[in-house]
Amino acid sequence: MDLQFAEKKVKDLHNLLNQYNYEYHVLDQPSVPDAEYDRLMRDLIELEEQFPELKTEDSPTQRVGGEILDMFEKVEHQSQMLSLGNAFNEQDLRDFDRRVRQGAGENVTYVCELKIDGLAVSLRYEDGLFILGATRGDGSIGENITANLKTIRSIPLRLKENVTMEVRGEAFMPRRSFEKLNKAKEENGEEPFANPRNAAAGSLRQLDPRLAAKRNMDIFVYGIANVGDTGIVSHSEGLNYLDSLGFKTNKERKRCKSIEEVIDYVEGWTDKRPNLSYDIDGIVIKVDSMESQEQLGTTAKSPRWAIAYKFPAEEVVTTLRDIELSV
Ligand SMILES: CC(C)(C)c1nc(N2CCN(c3ncccn3)CC2)c2cc(C(N)=O)c(N)nc2n1
Repeated sequence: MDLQFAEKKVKDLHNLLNQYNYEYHVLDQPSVPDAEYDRLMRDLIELEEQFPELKTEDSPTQRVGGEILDMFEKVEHQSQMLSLGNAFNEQDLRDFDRRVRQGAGENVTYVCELKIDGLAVSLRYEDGLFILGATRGDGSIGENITANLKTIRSIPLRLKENVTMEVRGEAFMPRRSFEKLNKAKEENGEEPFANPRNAAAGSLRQLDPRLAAKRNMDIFVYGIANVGDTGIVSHSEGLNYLDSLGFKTNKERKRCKSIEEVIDYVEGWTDKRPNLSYDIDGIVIKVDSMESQEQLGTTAKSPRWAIAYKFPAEEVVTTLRDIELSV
């Protein structure tokens, strides 16, 4: 096979493997059996061995790669990753709504999102290529965990448009992966993780990407850091745009025309949490209009146009026996 034909074959395989990966891990609707995906991957690996000059950084074969690091480099976020103020009850939500309407006018629409209990990360893309992934850190400086984030199959290595942008999301470990991981740890006499959030944090901090790859993590992206450059006028439009680029966003989000609707949404999810395949620790409520967000602005730490409603911590029922064992 000559180089020119091989180049076309490699390009076709990239497109097919990216599409099948997207269908499986983002849409959860695979259109081909795993065996077909594996066969195409083997073809691409062979071609890259035969023609090393055709192996590119964004190749589907490069998800689990890179050397074992001895530490993580520090990364400065292009724009600060803000914190979120908390609401603990209905009155807190009504107070938030009153402040929003005082600052941005009566006619406000909110977007409610499940608050995924993982860890916040930042993903930087240049000309459509995933080039840098970092932990939130202290909001300004995080750690470069690009190699580990590349192992999360729902993170596109190349976007459907060649845009340059930074997106924010919550990386998490699905409950099933968490239970499987802890079972293996206990069988090896190792200390299990306390919860999926700690398991995700521990997995993303692996210095060997091959170990991170085995942890079956996932991500929901929830915002565009430099949204001002995109001409997008609302948060919900921004999330739909992220969907169109190939990102995985959480589909349970809902636009609410009043705080009453927000309260109904919050109450609805309080009981439905166990039905989810991942942990959530609350609901994030955001003003939808970007113009209103700008009018409201931010404090030094967090936006005035968003708040996190936190579910009451699960009361742990401690039996007498547990107390006896703990003394
Ligand atoms: C962009 C804003 C600030 C509005 C924002 N900030 C978030 N977070 C900030 C605080 N974060 C944080 N993390 C650690 C320590 C302090 N703050 C963790 C992310 C969001 C987290 C989620 C989620 N988890 O599902 C979400 N759907 N939307 C978010 N939106």
